[in-house]
Amino acid sequence: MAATIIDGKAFAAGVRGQVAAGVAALKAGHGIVPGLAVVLVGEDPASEVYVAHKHQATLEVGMRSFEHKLAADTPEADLFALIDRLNADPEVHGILCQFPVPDHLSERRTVARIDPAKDVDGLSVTNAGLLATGERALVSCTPLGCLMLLRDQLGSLSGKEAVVIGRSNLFGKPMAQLLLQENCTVTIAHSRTTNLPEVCARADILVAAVGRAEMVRGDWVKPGATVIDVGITRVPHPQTPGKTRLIGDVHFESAVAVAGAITPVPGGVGPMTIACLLANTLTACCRAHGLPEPEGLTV
Ligand SMILES: Nc1nc(=O)c2c([nH]1)NC[C@@H]1CN(c3ccc(C(=O)N[C@@H](CCC(=O)O)C(=O)O)cc3)C=[N+]21
Repeated sequence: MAATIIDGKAFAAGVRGQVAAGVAALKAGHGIVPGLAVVLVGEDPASEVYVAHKHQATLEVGMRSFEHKLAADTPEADLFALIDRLNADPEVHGILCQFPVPDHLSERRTVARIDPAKDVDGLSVTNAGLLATGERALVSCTPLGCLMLLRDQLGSLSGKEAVVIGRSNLFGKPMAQLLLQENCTVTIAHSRTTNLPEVCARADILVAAVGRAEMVRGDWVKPGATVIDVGITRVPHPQTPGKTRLIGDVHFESAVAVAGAITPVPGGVGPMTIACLLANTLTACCRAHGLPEPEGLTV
């Protein structure tokens, strides 16, 4: 039986609709407009595209969008001065500094400067710790999006074998924490894991965030498993010179023949990341004002 192809784009549109409804209710009931500030340091073309996407999506749900583009050689002190201003600005409920940052800056130090209550990327030590201890956190957008897709696909995740390939603070670790919270048996695999194909083959839920295009093959996938592909590698388009296309960490053609359900790239996890960024901004805004949080947008 052919696998279900999980339509992340459609699901993300639904989440954005829920966020828009929440924003409208805040405006009507309390005169509050959630605001998201995105900071971009340098001129990386891929980052420019993402940031433009985020700006557009933020406006579409009725939020304020504050874009701050800084020169590539911006000293850390200037970046921190901006973050301090955004931390203090009551119109800003979420702050995201686009990664990667130029070499002279540190992602860790930058995230640490952001008020955890406005850390809509969920990357601060405070939010990572809150998630790990099962307390109310802001959860990193991509893992949150993956969890929403998994719950939609599978209902209860309780008792399932989940394998997450990748151990980054941005994705692998928070993904594993979320799956653990859902009562999965969680394995975190990584570049030093021995017998990776064997480890993957026992997964009911296989989440691939290795950062290597098409590394996970169909014969690593347990028949009927749900496969979530977090990889986004941009490669030159095979037919059209000058254009690029995105490929995932999973070899789609071979995996789709074995899996029960699978996310495509593009159109799978990627759109959920932006939808969850908006959801987190709404959540942060509600918390800042002591108002109830919209249901279904948080864990
Ligand atoms: N502080 C920070 N937080 C991030 O969350 C963050 C970041 N920095 N730096 C870069 C990565 C990457 N990322 C993506 C967001 C949306 C898509 C997305 O919408 N992808 C579409 C396709 C887009 C296209 O075709 O280019 C899809 O997969 O269907 C992909 C990747 C967020 N990131």
